[in-house]
Amino acid sequence: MSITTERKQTLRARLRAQRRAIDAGTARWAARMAAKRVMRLTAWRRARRIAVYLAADGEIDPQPLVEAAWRAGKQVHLPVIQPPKGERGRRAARQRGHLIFRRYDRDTPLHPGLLGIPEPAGRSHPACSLAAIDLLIMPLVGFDEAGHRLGMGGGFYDRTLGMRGRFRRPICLGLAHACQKQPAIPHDPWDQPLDICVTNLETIFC
Ligand SMILES: Nc1nc2c(c(=O)[nH]1)N(C=O)[C@@H](CNc1ccc(C(=O)N[C@@H](CCC(=O)O)C(=O)O)cc1)CN2
Ligand SMILES: Nc1ncnc2c1ncn2[C@@H]1O[C@H](COP(=O)(O)OP(=O)(O)OP(=O)(O)O)[C@@H](O)[C@H]1O
Repeated sequence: MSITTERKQTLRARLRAQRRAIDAGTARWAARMAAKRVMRLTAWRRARRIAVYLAADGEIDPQPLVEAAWRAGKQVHLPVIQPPKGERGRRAARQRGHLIFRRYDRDTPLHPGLLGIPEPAGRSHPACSLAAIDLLIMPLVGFDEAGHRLGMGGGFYDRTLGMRGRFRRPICLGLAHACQKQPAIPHDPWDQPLDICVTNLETIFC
């Protein structure tokens, strides 16, 4: 295992524990403050199709943004883990899977995805690729001002952004609790940078 991978793992464990320790009231307040900041951005106002996530493991909850997007008539999507072609199972998905996106409306049925996070059950809307997304609101474990992002370790967002070919890149916005900001995040060549990071306390253009 590389030294960067080891440093990422140590930092990931510490930040995940810190994130989970935030009490429910504080977390709800933080989610509202961060949502307000996002809604002031030009990138938000211009976006017709956004992707969010369903908060897990102490992640800051994008739900206030989802409600605002629905009210504003924006199309909301959620990531769905795709295992590599012709393979099934969590191991293959974890090592080489990527993300596609499915519409998330008020009445979309959800079911647990390959790694336990709920995903739209499909069929109601066709899945779309990253190319259809204007604003990608990304979960994260840690970030720094340079836009380096530490995720849960699946590499899903990195792989998905890395394989987009000639398609335009969506605006990548990391959503986080203020305590997830670090002086410097260890990074690898495949890490995809954030364009903007928004916390309950600040908006950072990377
Ligand atoms: N809310 C949310 N949704 C998301 C992501 C995310 O980081 N947050 N992802 C970003 O890529 C993808 C899922 N990535 C994941 C990566 C690792 C684990 C994970 O380690 N889960 C368990 C172990 C589960 C298992 O291996 O069966 C754990 O918490 O230890 C879960 C999801 C797509 N959806
Ligand atoms: N573009 C890519 N090509 C090949 N492998 C990749 C690519 N992107 C990520 N990976 C693999 O994914 C694994 C996890 O990467 P990393 O620890 O940076 O994930 P992460 O950014 O924390 O996770 P996520 O993006 O899911 O939130 C690495 O072991 C790496 O080999």
